[in-house]
Amino acid sequence: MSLGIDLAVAFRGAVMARLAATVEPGAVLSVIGPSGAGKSTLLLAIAGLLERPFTVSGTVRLDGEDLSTLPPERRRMGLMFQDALLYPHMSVLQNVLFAVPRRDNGHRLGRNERRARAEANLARVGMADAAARDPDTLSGGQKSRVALARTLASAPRALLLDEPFSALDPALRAQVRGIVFDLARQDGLPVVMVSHDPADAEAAGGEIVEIRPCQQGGWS
Ligand SMILES: Nc1ncnc2c1ncn2[C@@H]1O[C@H](COP(=O)(O)OP(=O)(O)OP(=O)(O)O)[C@@H](O)[C@H]1O
Repeated sequence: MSLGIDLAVAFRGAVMARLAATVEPGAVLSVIGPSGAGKSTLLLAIAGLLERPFTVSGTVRLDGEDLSTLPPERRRMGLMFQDALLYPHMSVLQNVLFAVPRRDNGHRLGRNERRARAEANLARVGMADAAARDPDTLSGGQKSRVALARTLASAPRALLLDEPFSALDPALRAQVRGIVFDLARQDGLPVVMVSHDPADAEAAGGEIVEIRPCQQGGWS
């Protein structure tokens, strides 16, 4: 799937951020820029999650199909944030299983099939042995890997990453980042990554776009 983005986001009618880029399957578009420039807002716009007082114009295309009128759940974008946002009352496996869709290409997935998908994705991130653990007992890097397994298990068509590695120390950051990029490549998923760390963009090896505020003095 290639992801074509040509978007402008307005805040109370005034355009605050724009992004135009094409991301090929497995490639990473790095989005950088000053704090408050609108990077996170643009990611939410791609996912279809921006609400009033923001308005979004333009298109988001996956292999040419325009998603811009679809609700978020039908766009099927895999989002990852700095916080792994795991449910504390569920085991690691249950967290991943929760994300596995109930249907695939019109065919209903049974309980065992869904569980197998969750386990396979935990194995891909090297966390199969932690299936029964409580998320609160995991390290930061392990939580990030489970969050990645959960995102991949949701059968996304692209990945949108908002500072997903910034809570990790540099060595761990490089490790988790490597896993994310490798698996995105394996699955042919285009990736849009917002990051403050030049090392992230360098490791991504793809196009780098700098977002600049369209107005001076903030938006509120
Ligand atoms: N719900 C909201 N209502 C009003 N203003 C908002 C809202 N959400 C974000 N903003 C404003 O929109 C602008 C862009 O915010 P955004 O979080 O997209 O920036 P960013 O580039 O991701 O910044 P950072 O690098 O600090 O995370 C900021 O000025 C912010 O204050």
